[in-house]
Amino acid sequence: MIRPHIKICGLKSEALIDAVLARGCTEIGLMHFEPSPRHLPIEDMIRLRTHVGGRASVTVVTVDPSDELVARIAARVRPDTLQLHGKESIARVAEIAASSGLSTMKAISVATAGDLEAIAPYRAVADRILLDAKRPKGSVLPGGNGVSFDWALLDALGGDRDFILSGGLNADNIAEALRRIRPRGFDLSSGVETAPGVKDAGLVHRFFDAVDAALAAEQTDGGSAPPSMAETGQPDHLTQERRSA
Ligand SMILES: O=C(O)c1ccccc1N[C@@H]1O[C@H](COP(=O)(O)O)[C@@H](O)[C@H]1O
Repeated sequence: MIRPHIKICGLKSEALIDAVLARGCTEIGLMHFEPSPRHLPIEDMIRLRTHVGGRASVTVVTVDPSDELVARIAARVRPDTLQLHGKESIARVAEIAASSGLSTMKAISVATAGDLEAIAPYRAVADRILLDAKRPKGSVLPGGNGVSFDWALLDALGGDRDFILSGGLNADNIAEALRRIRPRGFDLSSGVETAPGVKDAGLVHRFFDAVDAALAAEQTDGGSAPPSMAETGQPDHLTQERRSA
């Protein structure tokens, strides 16, 4: 059975990286944004990126990064993807992609159907689109808040599922997300934490148990598994081509 593409974000230790990879995580997210409880300095990201090696793709999450930071991450951490989770304009995403030579994933905050109109123009410049909930009032973080947006809004996209779904995913709602949305991939952080920034192996197992159960139920029901990247014509996590600068 084909498993969905799953990115776990905000991992800070070798042990937890090994735990999520053993359960089928296909993309590791390392956070570089100082206000975040998941923030990692460059040296730590280099160590963890080396630890992952070729076992999964590695994404560094940034918020409105400077040219200097983009260059430092590209040269020293050498991730597969740079996630842009701030207010980066379309032109800025194009500039970062060209200067870094990295694949880019642009996060779009969703609260209304109108927010989805940003998908098309950003697709022209970013390799992947990630849909996340808008930050709750009072939060200093543009992501990683453990809140979902109303998935019914996605009906406006018709059959378009070429995005990474994120925002408040956890063991209790992943089955519904698999069944109802079936996107190109999933991304979660808070859903496998006991407190902001504190990942928990038990919650990781609970999450992947829920994924496994949902996939098994689909097979029993005669349904089909969520599409793989190969089926959707999108690059696989291990074969993503780097954009040439
Ligand atoms: O996780 C963070 O601290 C963070 C900070 C700033 C920007 C993005 C951040 N995380 C991203 O948020 C989403 C969803 O997280 P959650 O599952 O709702 O906690 C995910 O894409 C993370 O990469």
